[in-house]
Amino acid sequence: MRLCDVTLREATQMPGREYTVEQTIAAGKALDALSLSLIQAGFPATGNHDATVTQRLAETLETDVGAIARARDADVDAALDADADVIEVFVPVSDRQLQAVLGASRQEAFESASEAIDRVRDGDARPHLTLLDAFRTDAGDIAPAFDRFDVPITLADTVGARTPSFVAGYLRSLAELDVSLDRVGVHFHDDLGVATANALVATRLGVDRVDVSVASLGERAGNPALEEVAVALETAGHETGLAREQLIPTCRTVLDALDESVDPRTPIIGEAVTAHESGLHTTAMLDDPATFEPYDPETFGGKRRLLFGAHTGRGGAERLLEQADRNPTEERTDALLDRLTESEAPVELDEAVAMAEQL
Ligand SMILES: CC(=O)SCCNC(=O)CCNC(=O)[C@H](O)C(C)(C)COP(=O)(O)OP(=O)(O)OC[C@H]1O[C@@H](n2cnc3c(N)ncnc32)[C@H](O)[C@@H]1OP(=O)(O)O
Ligand SMILES: O=C(O)CCC(=O)C(=O)O
Repeated sequence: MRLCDVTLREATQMPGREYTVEQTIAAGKALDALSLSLIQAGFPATGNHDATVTQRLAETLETDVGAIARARDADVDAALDADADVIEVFVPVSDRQLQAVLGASRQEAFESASEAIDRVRDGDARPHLTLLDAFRTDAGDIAPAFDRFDVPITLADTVGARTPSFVAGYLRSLAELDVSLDRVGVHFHDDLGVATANALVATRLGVDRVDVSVASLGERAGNPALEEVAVALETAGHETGLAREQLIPTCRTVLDALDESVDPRTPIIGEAVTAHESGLHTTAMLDDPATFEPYDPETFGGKRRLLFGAHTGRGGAERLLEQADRNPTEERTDALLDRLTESEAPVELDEAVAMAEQL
């Protein structure tokens, strides 16, 4: 299973974003530390920003760099000029998008895609094909693309309309039509808040590639969060090939580079999500952190924070005294609890042990 990052291109599409070339390149360089399968750098036909970013990242990064292109000569040429390793040609396939976006039939869209793919090959780049709005298109109309095109094909839920049960049923229908799911990539959007769940269900059914984005940065509600998909897969025992211990620091570096921020309670990368203060939890976690956490944050480059204050219980105070080599008598335990309650804000483990040492 391969993770393909779409942060740079998707984030650039968010309303009002005008990242500088240097900002986007800094984010791309940070992503290189993760050993992803592909970093989609941009859409070079849109102009100087994406063309320059793609070119500079393609010449610098270890990871393969991708660029997207409409099924048009000029778009493919812009991506070739930017030296992208992989060019992802995209065409709409749903009846609605064929009519409103392309004004063409599905057959005509596939003809254009075929010509664009040949042009990519002639230009010595590797072609991929993305079928826009595929999940709102009958599986029977999608399956023939897998016979026709000998390239990796990504199916997009472009408007984020689908939920996990639908995605599972859809992929099973394709498999029944003899599509080998190990050729399929998936691209979801989070409009219904289930993009990560959709990505996970697709991996369970055996797809080859999942598009992900740091902190879900992307069009509208964004894409499956890189960090959520990666941690969910890795903790379930799936190999993603990712440099796991780089995950959280890299996501934060990318956000800093793009001057983006996330709520502290954002899963995996939010500052608050690995902090614990509840007395019942911290007492048990002093013995076994896994009692109240789903994964060890350090595995992914994060840090667990046990905090002590007004919510600390007797058991926690006793353990702190033991860690401070103090006999946890009732009197000492009461005294430590008083001090913790009086402190202005919850204190870190080191500080709580230091308090216990003074008793
Ligand atoms: C689903 C996705 O997220 S795809 C990525 C979306 N990203 C963006 O739109 C990036 C920002 N966009 C832009 O800068 C501009 O819209 C551009 C440069 C991409 C295109 O600009 P323009 O060509 O001037 O106009 P516009 O945006 O209206 O594009 C419509 C044209 O694209 C064509 N088109 C749209 N999709 C495709 C496609 N997949 N393959 C071939 N042609 C396509 C339409 O048929 C239409 O052609 P026409 O002008 O000959 O009628
Ligand atoms: O990755 C691509 O080629 C574009 C697909 C996309 O962004 C979408 O369909 O939402």
